[in-house]
Amino acid sequence: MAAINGSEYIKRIDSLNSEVWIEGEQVRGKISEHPAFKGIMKSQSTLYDLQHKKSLKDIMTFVSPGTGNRIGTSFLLPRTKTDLKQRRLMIQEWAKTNAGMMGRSPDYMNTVLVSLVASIDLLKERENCFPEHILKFYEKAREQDWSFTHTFIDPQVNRSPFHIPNGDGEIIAAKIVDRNQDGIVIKGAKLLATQGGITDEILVYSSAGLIDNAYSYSFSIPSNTKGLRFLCRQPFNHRESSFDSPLGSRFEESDAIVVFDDVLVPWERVFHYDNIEVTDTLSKKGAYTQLALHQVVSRQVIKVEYILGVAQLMVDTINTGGYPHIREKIAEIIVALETMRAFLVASEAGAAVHNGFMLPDLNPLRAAISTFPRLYPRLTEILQLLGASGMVSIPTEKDFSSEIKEDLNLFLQSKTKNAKDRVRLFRLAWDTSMSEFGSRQTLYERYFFGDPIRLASTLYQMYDRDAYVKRVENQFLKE
Ligand SMILES: Cc1cc2nc3c(=O)[nH]c(=O)nc-3n(C[C@H](O)[C@H](O)[C@H](O)COP(=O)(O)OP(=O)(O)OC[C@H]3O[C@@H](n4cnc5c(N)ncnc54)[C@H](O)[C@@H]3O)c2cc1C
Repeated sequence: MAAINGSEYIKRIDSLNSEVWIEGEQVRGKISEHPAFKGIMKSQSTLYDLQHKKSLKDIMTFVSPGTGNRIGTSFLLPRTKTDLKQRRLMIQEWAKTNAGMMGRSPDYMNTVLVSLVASIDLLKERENCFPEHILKFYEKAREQDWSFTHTFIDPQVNRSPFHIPNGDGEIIAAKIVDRNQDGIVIKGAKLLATQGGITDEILVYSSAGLIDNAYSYSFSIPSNTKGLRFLCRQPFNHRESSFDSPLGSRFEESDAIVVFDDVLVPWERVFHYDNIEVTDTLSKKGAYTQLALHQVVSRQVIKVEYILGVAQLMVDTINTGGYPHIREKIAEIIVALETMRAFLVASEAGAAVHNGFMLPDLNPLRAAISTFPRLYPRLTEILQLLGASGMVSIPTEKDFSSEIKEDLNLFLQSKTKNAKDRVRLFRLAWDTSMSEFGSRQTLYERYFFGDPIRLASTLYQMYDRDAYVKRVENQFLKE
């Protein structure tokens, strides 16, 4: 099978009939027609359609080494710097369709799968590890163009340092409760899974730092596996109208708690289990951080470009560009953009081959993921500061075709735009920085890759600074 198109994605997910719960009800019928999911699924299908755009063929697809079919670049195993560049161009082409608002466009998770393949040496000849399952699974996913969500965090019950996920009695954090001839059986919950319920598969793995083997595993199962439930939060798409809710109506991805009710994971889908050491090694030495962050930073660059565009349009619309502090704020966005670009360029320039895979330099990427959770909230704050009351003078599409439209047309006009176009722009700024959708975007950029505090701590532990310490000692601290 070649790279799929949008309608193939929709058809496939609809036919899964996965168990998805939202606002107290189970989704019945086609999930792509449910008000909470239809916007995002349409946007996701646009991404798959781009794989078939002739002018983008050499960016969005490559020739499968297995079948000769053209398949999605998000599955490309990077062997050279040219491969890394093609991956970046593909990621950014997809991100441009949604201003980088779709954190879980399929390239993110496909990159995670690619990183597992690039890490299989860490599983070879280790107890309860099946690197051959990863390879076989990857090839199948690549040829079928499967979509994924993932989950790796235990429920937020007690985060004190020496807390064991589950005490006596109830099982809360998902654990292995049985190992039998068919596979392993999982019971409990994990959170969160962004896009949970609207992907073909869910990849599940444990985080480092475990003390009990029962919590150590990695596997992938279809979203409609028996006993698997996705419990979604309330939707943040606000309104269906793309005038009223320009981002939420299209890019609201949903986040779900994932419940495993004695879920059987067949052996061929188990990548490792009952091996705490391997869980730690994968997390610390695997290719995940490099490759996933390369995808993340590529997307974030597009997001900052979008914010710069919105901000400049706001300034032009109400003609505030002459004020020094407004120029300073726009300059702050430009600095953010150039900083993120520089991290990305540096990561590719410093890329090197590890176990046969071309991996971007980790240091600039780690610096980027420590920077963006602080940058992004400031960028959305700048939009609020540029817009002031304009951020709440945002009547709806319905208002503009009602009896009050003459008032709106007169009082909401601006230097460069008629009232409706000006409100269209300010609603975009509001949905980026203030709406439920916009606030969740800020939380997402703060946390989706892990707690920024602990990410900074990892940077502290991993960054080699011996040479600088020695230089200071030798140059200034000796007689
Ligand atoms: C919008 C959104 C989407 C997400 N999507 C996904 C997804 O698709 N898949 C997935 O697996 N995960 C997802 N996540 C979860 C994400 O990985 C976690 O939010 C992140 O790892 C932080 O974990 P936590 O939320 O459990 O926070 P906690 O670990 O509970 O932290 C809460 C607070 O306590 C502090 N804290 C807790 N423990 C420590 C410690 N040991 N040392 C210092 N401080 C500590 C933190 O700094 C923080 O201030 C998503 C999160 C968000 C917000």
